[in-house]
Amino acid sequence: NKLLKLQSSKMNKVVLVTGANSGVGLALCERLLGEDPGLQLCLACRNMCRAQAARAALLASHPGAQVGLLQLDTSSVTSVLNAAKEVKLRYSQMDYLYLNAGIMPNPQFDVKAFFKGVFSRNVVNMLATGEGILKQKDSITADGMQEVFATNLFGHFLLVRELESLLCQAGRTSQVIWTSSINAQQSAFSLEDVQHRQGSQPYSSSKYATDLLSVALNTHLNSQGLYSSVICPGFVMTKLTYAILPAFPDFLWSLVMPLFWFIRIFTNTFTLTPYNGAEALLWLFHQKPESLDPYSKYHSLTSGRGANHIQPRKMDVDEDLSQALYVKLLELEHGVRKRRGTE
Ligand SMILES: NC(=O)C1=CN([C@@H]2O[C@H](COP(=O)(O)OP(=O)(O)OC[C@H]3O[C@@H](n4cnc5c(N)ncnc54)[C@H](OP(=O)(O)O)[C@@H]3O)[C@@H](O)[C@H]2O)C=CC1
Ligand SMILES: CC(C)CCC[C@@H](C)[C@H]1CC[C@H]2C3=C(CC[C@]12C)[C@@]1(C)CCC(=O)C[C@@H]1CC3
Repeated sequence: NKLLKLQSSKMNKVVLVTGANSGVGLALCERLLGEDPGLQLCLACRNMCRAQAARAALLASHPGAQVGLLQLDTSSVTSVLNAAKEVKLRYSQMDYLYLNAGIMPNPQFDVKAFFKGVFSRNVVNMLATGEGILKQKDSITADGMQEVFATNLFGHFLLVRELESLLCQAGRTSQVIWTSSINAQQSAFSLEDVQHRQGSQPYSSSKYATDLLSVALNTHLNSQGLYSSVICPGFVMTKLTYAILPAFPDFLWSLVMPLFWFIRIFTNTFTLTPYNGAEALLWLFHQKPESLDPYSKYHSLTSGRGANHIQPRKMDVDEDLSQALYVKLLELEHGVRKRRGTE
């Protein structure tokens, strides 16, 4: 292990990506290796078969690349703690931590609200954000948490806390990059119910909490070299979005695609492919973290002609609320550790 650590400290950047085996996460890995074949990439995935398949695909296009696998289920406290322990054994630094894993379970598409929206002035906003047309049915994890909150937010928060010693090192900077969403909604989030036990929009709530948490991490850890940013990949066709209309057979999706390309002329947020969706994640890889605005969300956008670009948009986030959420998450972490007898 000492030798491994010595090797990792000898420069090549260390990049860990959660949810790296499919969709936007996998596309990011492909693009990262395309730009810097020397980096040490760690695919953190819950399913090792899918992780191995992703690794094989990456190695097929980038033979000789250093691609490691890590078992990580962000919805499980035990899994996060074990994974963090393993990371600390393998690496002596962490340059980029991409917190990308996410779920939108049992999505319910409100067809009536959708058609009402289509014939209203709000049509472009509705298509860009999915606001008002989606609900989800959440469940409870083995740790007794709401699954969406645990997967999208808390597991990642715990990972950052566990990896602070690698992320915050004297004389270096590191970047924590969250895949948030344009679907993050303040109206879905409540400080009294951070896990969203009561409502029917756990996804929007978890993504809004992500935006808040990123701001708080900057407040607390910039002085130690850790910089946090959030991105939105746009509307991308992935496992997550195909599940919204599962009754749609494949051929129907192909018929709808020209409609989506048409809509893209009016809202550049229809990035549609994981490659396009990963644009903002890749752009952040090249930025000096000190130059980034902690209150901006970096959006991947694709023009009607198919050209990619990124756009920073100010987030609707209040510093006090972000601090209050941070305190709640620390309390929750404290409770979790106490129950496990590790504090
Ligand atoms: N697609 C879109 O339009 C948008 C997506 N996003 C966000 O982008 C991110 C990536 O999603 P996307 O690529 O679209 O969808 P995918 O379903 O293709 O990718 C999600 C990834 O997260 C992994 N994952 C899910 N649950 C867990 C868990 N408990 N532990 C570890 N990994 C887990 C999945 O693993 P597995 O294969 O095992 O399920 C998969 O690798 C998500 O955070 C999503 O919220 C944001 C805005 C729009
Ligand atoms: C003709 C119909 C088949 C068109 C249906 C379109 C909707 C399914 C989509 C329009 C905007 C999409 C969208 C998302 C999901 C799918 C849509 C509602 C997200 C909410 C997915 C997850 C995100 O994080 C943001 C996306 C915004 C846009």
